[in-house]
Amino acid sequence: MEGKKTREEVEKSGMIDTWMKKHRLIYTGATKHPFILSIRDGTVDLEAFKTWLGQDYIFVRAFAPFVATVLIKAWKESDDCSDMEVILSGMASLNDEIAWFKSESTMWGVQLSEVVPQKANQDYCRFLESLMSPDVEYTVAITTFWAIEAVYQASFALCLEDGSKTPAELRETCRRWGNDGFGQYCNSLQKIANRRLGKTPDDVLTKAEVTLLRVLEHEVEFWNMSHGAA
Ligand SMILES: Cc1ncc(CO)c(N)n1
Repeated sequence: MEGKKTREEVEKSGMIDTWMKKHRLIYTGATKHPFILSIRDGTVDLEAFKTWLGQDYIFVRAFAPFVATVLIKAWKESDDCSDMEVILSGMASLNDEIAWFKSESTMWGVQLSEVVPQKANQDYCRFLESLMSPDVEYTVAITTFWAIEAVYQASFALCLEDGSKTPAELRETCRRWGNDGFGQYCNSLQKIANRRLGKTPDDVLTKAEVTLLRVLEHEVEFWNMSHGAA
């Protein structure tokens, strides 16, 4: 029998869940990357962690303007005014995050002003920039935003699970994205994305799915900078 769900069936369960099942392998590749697993089992190379720290600071500086464009799209296009509040809370946590990167890097002896973005980071930032265009639909942008946050939430939450051997000096980093509050915030983003995807034309739906896959690929490449393929 045909295993494909009708559009109507998918809308009930939520498009994101459907896509997560369909793209399970690449999602797992992004959320259970060897770098994350090395944090979780305590074998992480601290030089690799410092590389990630410096590179992620550069990424977050590009991510904030992307989120600003999502906020603008929500203001213009959303059918629900609470969307804006969720996005704005995300921007506020990015503000904290940037301050955290600065103090954390001082602690680790990483000079942020001297960090040179690696190719995977440049590619990811360029991809984000392409999504800042007003031509990109709100539905595509909010789905992208959710995916970017959700990968970090799932990855770092894994390092906090019972039985994980995450080194003490990395637990705060893991809590930053792996804490329950951040999990709830990701759920709020997922709910918005599902609501929008449930009533979007097929061509936009396809664009959102393709963009989601690109995010997952970029996340894998991003982790690879610190661990694995050079
Ligand atoms: C590469 C990357 N993806 C996602 C997040 C989540 O904020 C981040 N800080 N960095």
